[in-house]
Amino acid sequence: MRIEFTKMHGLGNDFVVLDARERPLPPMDAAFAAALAERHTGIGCDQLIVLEPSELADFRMRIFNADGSEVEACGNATRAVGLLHGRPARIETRGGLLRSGPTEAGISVEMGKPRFAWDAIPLAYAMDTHALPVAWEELVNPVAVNVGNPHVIFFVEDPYAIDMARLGPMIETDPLFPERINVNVAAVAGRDSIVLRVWERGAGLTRACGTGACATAIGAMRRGLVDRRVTVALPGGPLQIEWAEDDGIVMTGPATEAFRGSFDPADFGIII
Ligand SMILES: N[C@H](CCC[C@H](N)C(=O)O)C(=O)O
Repeated sequence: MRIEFTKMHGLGNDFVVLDARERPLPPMDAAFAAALAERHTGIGCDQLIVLEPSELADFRMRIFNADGSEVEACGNATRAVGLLHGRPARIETRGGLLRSGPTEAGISVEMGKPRFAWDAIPLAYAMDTHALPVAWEELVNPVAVNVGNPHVIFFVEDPYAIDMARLGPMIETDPLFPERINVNVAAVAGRDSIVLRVWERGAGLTRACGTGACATAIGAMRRGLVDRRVTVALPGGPLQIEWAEDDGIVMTGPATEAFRGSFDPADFGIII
């Protein structure tokens, strides 16, 4: 049996997309996802995305990180599946109901409302999420926000001077974060401009992180550092983030279909 896939990316954050909306796929589990994410297979991805029928929306999007963990949200993939759908879409995710639609500036996604309560991040104990009284070496007093998935944001002089390969996993897996955390280091470059790098929970350093851009923009807005509409410059390129008057977050940016193919699950040691 061969399974068809579409390889896509959002500013270099890449995905293998399996479409099970018309026909069922073998049961998706962490092992399947982690096997497919391996780069040496010639496919490889930061996240595996599975589209399934939904009772609540046009379709359901399941998100598996490269380590196999299934998570609530993925901003760049939401734009990618919006591109694949080819028209405005309501998308059911573990993090809530999202809307995506093509615009002249790329694919726009309504990412829902941010949550700031310590137990909504979640943190292991009560803290002021506006400025956590914690530090990991030179990374101090971050903001924490949940934008469907959990993020911690450190504002620094130069994000590219931070040793993310060492500090990223240390913070991602700290017991303060019972569901682990996505780690963002950002510099404010103007009232409408942020520079950002992200160590992603379950995927490591990626070229771009849509939910990281949303979380960082909201964190900076909460601190009064930027206006309610900003451009976030990630290593793979820019995203536009707006915190709308109704408290919803709107992210706009590109999505790209790279190629289509098929694979035999047995080639990945997946016995069906
Ligand atoms: N690593 C994230 C999921 C993917 C987020 C990122 N790829 C995006 O575009 O938002 C998490 O475990 O919550």
